[in-house]
Amino acid sequence: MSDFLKHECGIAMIRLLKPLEYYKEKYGSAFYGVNKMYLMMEKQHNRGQDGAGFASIKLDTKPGQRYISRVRSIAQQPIQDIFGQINDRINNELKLHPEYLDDVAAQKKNIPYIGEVLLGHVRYGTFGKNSVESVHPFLRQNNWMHRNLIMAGNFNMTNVKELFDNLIQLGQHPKDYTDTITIMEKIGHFLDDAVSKIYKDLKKEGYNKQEASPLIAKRLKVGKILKRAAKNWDGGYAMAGLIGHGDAFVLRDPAGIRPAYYYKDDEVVVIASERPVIQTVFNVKFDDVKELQPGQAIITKKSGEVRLKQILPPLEKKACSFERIYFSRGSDAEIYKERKTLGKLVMPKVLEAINNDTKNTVFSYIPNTAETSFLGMIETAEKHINEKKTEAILNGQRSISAEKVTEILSERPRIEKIANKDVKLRTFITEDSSRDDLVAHVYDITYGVVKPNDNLVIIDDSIVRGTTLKKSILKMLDRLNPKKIIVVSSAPQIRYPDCYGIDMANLEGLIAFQAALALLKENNKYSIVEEVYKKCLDQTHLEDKEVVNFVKELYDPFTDEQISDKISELLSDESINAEVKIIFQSVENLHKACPEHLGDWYFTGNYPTVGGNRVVNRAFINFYEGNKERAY
Ligand SMILES: NC(=O)CC[C@H](N)C(=O)O
Repeated sequence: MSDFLKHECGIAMIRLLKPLEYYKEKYGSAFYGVNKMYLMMEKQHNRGQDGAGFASIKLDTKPGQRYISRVRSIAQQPIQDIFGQINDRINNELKLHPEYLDDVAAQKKNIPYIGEVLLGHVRYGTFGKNSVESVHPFLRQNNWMHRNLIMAGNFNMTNVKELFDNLIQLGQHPKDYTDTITIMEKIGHFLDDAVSKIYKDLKKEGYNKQEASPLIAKRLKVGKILKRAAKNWDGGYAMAGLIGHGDAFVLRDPAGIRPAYYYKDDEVVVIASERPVIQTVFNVKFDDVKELQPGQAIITKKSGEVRLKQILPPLEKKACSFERIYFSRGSDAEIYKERKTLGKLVMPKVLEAINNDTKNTVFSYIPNTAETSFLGMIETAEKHINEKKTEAILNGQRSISAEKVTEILSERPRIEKIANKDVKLRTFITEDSSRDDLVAHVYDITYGVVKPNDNLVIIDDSIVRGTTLKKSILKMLDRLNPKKIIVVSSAPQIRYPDCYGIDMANLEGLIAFQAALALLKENNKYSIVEEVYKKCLDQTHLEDKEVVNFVKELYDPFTDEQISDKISELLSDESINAEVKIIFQSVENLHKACPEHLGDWYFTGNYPTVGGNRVVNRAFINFYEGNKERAY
């Protein structure tokens, strides 16, 4: 990905089902859970580098003993920072008290972080600030064990404001306006309610307060609480939570927008945002790791009983295809295959653009996420070249010489590593920075492999704003003097804002949107812009479910090809000598490559929840009025 995008968060949850002694015995350490959590977070670092956090709960502690620990960080390397702190603390305690070394009970009693229920989170902020207070897990504390709530999530709601106002209507006074607190307090409200109700029942049954406590934990119906709390959430989410006494849950949104996977055996229950994380960290097979279904929650009671519960009626499944194209790690068996297929499917258009002249074409890619689709592209190139070879040999019939055959067979696709990423520079340039000359140096180039009359084909996973392409990559590639530069996007054109976790919240930043505007102007159709604005304004008072995405009308008059060509034009200025062509994947091919992840609203404008149409409506109004505010 050459555009800098902030996107997902990663969640990781572990519940140890056996007593800690068991892990000490079998794996040599009662810190088994902490160690596994470190690995799970490290293997999901791609999902969030703004901050990281960890929380754990010890089961069955005595009153007066600490049973919740948490640590959060926004340091440069936040995961290392928190586990550095955790390790220092553990090692210090063990140094001071060597007698704890083989005494698991003493370790549990005296050393923080060690526990049976663990929650980890890596964050890319999509809401609010980047301060340490915004880093998950969030804590809602109470003197009653069952009213303590710890939450972390990979989520973005389109209606946070409404949910926040609901809390106020309930008489609450949230301490901050953040989406995570809003969600947590919403669950917290129904948790409190459930606890009081159960206590009332128990009192009627003759139990005193102290006797009631463990029974509340037993009777608490987490599924019911989630059902009441999540009723009005509109967004994409995988929300993870722990309740003080030890119940734990993860709830996935009803359209399955955000991912969640789980694994269970008799030692552990594990949940994570990505499948291969669980596979490698627990050394289990692909099929052993299951996907949490849309609207479903996985609930682990303190007793260790695990249940899957349908919390919300599922909507049509629209799992985010960007997870497959770009966010998630490509080491997942399915994702790897899908990325390769994306490369294969876009290749016919590339061959057409180079007039099948593979001899004079260099193929390359933007590191690192486009590497796999590049491999797919090359497989198709090889197939094409082999067909040419067969034809050439057959055409020569019997008269063809051995030298000629060797010459024919020697043609291979010319693969080179042209662009090299300077990772340190990339992390230094944050957000929508306009420091152009820094951006220009994020990639280094390889000289000496492209001949002046070559075509240069370079694949990227997607093009959002196109800033890095324009400011850096195209200029740099042009220095190699190719005849033609073809930039291939393994994803379709990004035409609409996202509101479920990717920071593409305004329309005017999208290069496809700019292309449509330019085409409307050129074709004297700019009046459509005004008409769409009026239609959008007319919808502002409607309920979400009645809102229509009229922004589609801006793209309607043009073919995909016209938009692509206009994007090529917008991204290449006069200083570029080579002819520039940008080729995008078609939406149809994307679905062919990723049949289980049909979420495509950023490409098609078909939003999976009703809130999405409200967001795009607002985004357009904001654009038209020159308002820089977020659309939700
Ligand atoms: N990327 C995410 O899932 C972000 C979670 C949450 N919206 C936050 O900003 O902290």
